Amino acid sequence: MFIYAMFQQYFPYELRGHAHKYTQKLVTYFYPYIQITFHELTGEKLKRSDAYFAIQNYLADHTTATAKRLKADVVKGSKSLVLTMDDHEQVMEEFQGIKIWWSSNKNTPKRPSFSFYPKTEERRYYTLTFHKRYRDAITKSYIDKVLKDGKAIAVRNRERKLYTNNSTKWSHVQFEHPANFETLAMAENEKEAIKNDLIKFSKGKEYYTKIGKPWKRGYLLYGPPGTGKSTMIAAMANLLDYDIYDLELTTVKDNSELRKLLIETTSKSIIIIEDIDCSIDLTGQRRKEKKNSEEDDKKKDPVEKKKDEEEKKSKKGSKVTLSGLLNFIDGIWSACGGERIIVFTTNFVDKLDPALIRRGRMDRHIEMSYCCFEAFKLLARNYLDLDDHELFGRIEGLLGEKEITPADVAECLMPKSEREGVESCLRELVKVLEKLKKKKKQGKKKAEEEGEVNGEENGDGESGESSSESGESSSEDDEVAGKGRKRNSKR
Ligand SMILES: Nc1ncnc2c1ncn2[C@@H]1O[C@H](COP(=O)(O)OP(=O)(O)OP(=O)(O)O)[C@@H](O)[C@H]1O
Ligand SMILES: [Mg+2]
Repeated sequence: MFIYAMFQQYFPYELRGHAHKYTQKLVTYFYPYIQITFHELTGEKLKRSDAYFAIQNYLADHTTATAKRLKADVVKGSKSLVLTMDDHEQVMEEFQGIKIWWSSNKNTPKRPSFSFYPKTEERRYYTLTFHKRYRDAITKSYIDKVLKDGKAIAVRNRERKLYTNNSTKWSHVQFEHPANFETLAMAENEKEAIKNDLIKFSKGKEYYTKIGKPWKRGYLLYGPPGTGKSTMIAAMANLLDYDIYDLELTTVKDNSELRKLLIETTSKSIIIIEDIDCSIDLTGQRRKEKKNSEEDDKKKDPVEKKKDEEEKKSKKGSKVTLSGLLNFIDGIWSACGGERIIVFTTNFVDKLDPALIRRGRMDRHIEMSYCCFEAFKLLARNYLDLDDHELFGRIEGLLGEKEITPADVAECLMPKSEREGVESCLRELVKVLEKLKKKKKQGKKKAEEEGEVNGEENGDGESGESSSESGESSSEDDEVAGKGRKRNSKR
């Protein structure tokens, strides 16, 4: 310290640079260690360095057990408090038998003791020290490992986000959906297959590079309302720790706006377009439908008519075309930004243009269907903590005959008051199923009668199949199937 002060005071300023250079060389000659520093702020604009951030996460995870002085920080974007080593603290760790020292340091830029200017920020950095003998192992393997692990830890600890767009801007809230595959009611083997597919995808970076395909995968979820399509998406995001981008196509003006939105999405995310058949005018069938719209309008009740008009208006506002959307899914831009899953949901898979859902674009088509007995058993376990009951046999028989959505089953299994027990929930479900069965029988009978009348009138014996079910139910039945029909009006 004394020598340094003498050096500062008596050595001519012009020669100090040279002197410093030679002393450093001398020190390096005898000092067998190499030091690498990682600064928090880098570049001219002093951007926060990704490497520093990754090392911070790595050290928080690996060294908090050995460091003696720690500091607690609320790191931006992290869901919990992060413990890191305190300034000027040093820790040691071993990598393949090599000793490595990490220290956390800071520089406080000098400023006059009295100043009108705001306080200058401290510059933090980590220093990595190791013996020069291990230069290759450290620079070629260890640092890579630290950065990779640090990034993975950051992803694990991050606060996940649910984004939605208004025109070209994404805004977000914290994503906190409790859905998971364990509570999702569907056939067990199918569920396992989907889970494995997702996990394989998320670990498939090398594979996708090898086959020369962008690292992304498309899922089409289709099925009646209330069968768990949205729940499945939330479960997917929770399984993989991904963010969700819920893309509202009707607010996107044209294809170039759509591209802008795509570019802004980040890696490790699921981009979803719900009810794709309703989002924009994409299908040939829809155009054909329009021709008949005048006739239809006469038949529809005023509320439905108004809804249809609103839908048409919102579609008119969007000039996103089928080719624009195809480009969004697998155009050249779709490869930027890393691993991503794209999910479409629809209630009417037949209405979609085949080009939109062909394999390669939508790699996996998943049908979410009515509640089977296996799915019911899972719901009973979740909702009522019940593995078996004398009513299960009856329910199994009824489920085989009647189509009921998991959403409606779940509704029956939820106790409506504190006094309501397991038995009454199950009885409620039996009641609902029997009512649906009766209604189905009546619907069939009516269709047959109408068929006979029409046959007599037109000389044609064919009957219009089962659509009577949703159209003509009693008010009691409305309660049962109300949820489903309300959603059906999306059409
Ligand atoms: N397969 C399922 N497993 C567990 N719960 C389910 C399942 N399907 C539906 N539910 C329950 O029903 C509710 C509605 O389901 P969800 O919103 O996922 O249906 P959906 O298929 O997306 O319907 P829509 O086509 O109307 O969007 C969920 O909150 C969930 O509690
Ligand atoms: Mg949904």
